[in-house]
Amino acid sequence: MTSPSIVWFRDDLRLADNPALRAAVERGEPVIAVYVLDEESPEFRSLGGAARWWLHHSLVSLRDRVIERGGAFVLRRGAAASAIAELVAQTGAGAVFWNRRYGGPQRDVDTQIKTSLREGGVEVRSFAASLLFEPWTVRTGGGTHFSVFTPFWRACLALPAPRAPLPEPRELRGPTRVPASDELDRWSLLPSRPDWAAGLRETWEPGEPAARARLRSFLREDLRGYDTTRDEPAAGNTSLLSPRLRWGELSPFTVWHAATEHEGAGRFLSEIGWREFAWHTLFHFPQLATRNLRPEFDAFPWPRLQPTHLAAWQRGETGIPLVDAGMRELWHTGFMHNRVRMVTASFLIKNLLVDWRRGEEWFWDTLVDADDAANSFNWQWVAGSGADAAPYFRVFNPELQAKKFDRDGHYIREWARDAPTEPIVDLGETRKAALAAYEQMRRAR
Ligand SMILES: Cc1cc2nc3c(=O)[nH]c(=O)nc-3n(C[C@H](O)[C@H](O)[C@H](O)COP(=O)(O)OP(=O)(O)OC[C@H]3O[C@@H](n4cnc5c(N)ncnc54)[C@H](O)[C@@H]3O)c2cc1C
Repeated sequence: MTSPSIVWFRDDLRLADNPALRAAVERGEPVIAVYVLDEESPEFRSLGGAARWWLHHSLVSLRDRVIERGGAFVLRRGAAASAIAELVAQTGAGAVFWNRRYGGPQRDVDTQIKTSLREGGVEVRSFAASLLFEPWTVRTGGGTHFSVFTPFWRACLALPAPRAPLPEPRELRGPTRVPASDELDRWSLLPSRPDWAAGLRETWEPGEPAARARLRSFLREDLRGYDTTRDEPAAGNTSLLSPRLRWGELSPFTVWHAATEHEGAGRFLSEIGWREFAWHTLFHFPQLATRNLRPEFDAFPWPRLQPTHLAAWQRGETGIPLVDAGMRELWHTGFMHNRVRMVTASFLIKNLLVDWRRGEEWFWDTLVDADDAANSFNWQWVAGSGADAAPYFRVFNPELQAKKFDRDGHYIREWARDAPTEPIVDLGETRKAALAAYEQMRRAR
């Protein structure tokens, strides 16, 4: 009798540097890989449209690679606690391995599953694979967590260096009887009526092999100019690794070790540090997507939502060229350059006076890299309510930002050539209104 090992894949859709997979292989029993589409566990947020598109293709790639190596790949849908328990019962599995997640509801589910499987005599082990530093290991001198990035990153860098990445297993041995699996196509992760994903298909190739190729080409060709031009959307020399890290097609350990072999990677690695900081912040404040990290912002006097303003922003029809270019890039490709994310977010929050949560929801639905930590963390950063946030009175002026970071107008011409030219609001007047609202909030304290 065999007692297979189940590897539960979640946000780690890769074979290389996958400690859970490695543990399963080392256990020596047949390996069953499973992915559970869980939209039912309490407080789990449904994936946005662009994320579902990415997930579909990344799962196809992972499934093919697992099967090629001789393993079994199973898809299940439903609350993870019952889906995993059912798979264990059906296969007689003796062990379940996974890489850790750091969101509040996900941790609750994982703890519950770990406890109940162990009570049933099943071996369960979880591993660090998605963050370079475990959130509970990075502490201030006073034993609390950091709320400012620079000392946070300094403290991380003073810890033992991130471990070396693990190699990809060459062979996987599956069970003789492969358990039943859902059909991926029946999950309807891809849009059909209408099929709005043409731009995503043109732009991206999800999956681990393409992720590794992009890491190599970024380090070889783009890293050199990264420090000086990373803020220029037309330069096209940032890594574009965010969806790869979001879906775990690459591990941060792989990125870290590959980058540190190159001179001048410090600035790039500190961006990986911001990713860590966002996740650590979420770990310590699980309501990051819905509640102001700084509670004084609960008194912010948001005016009644003007749906026409929100719609103009979403469609890239604000009449402000850099904002419209960014929103159109997002709609077409599922991605937007970081500088432009900051400008479009600031415009929504401070010039249109729309609550940051409405913008976060739109990005959640349209970004291929939307994740539980980075999206809400950065929206709160722009809003002034988050960790180490930009001061509220720093209202980006999209026209000056365009002059500075899109000097020749390449980016705006590429994305906003036929956008409206009449601004829907006056930048100066709305800036004054935002600062007045902020003063009102401060007086309310
Ligand atoms: C309003 C807003 C929303 C955002 N939403 C997301 C999101 O949902 N998912 C996401 O991954 N990033 C988000 N970001 C951060 C950032 O814009 C993207 O990570 C970056 O644009 C991805 O491009 P890149 O991979 O070429 O970045 P690079 O400049 O090459 O950076 C390397 C990696 O560092 C990480 N990183 C860089 N900047 C940040 C940052 N500010 N916060 C956290 N991680 C960072 C990413 O993993 C990125 O891939 C958001 C930023 C803003 C202002």
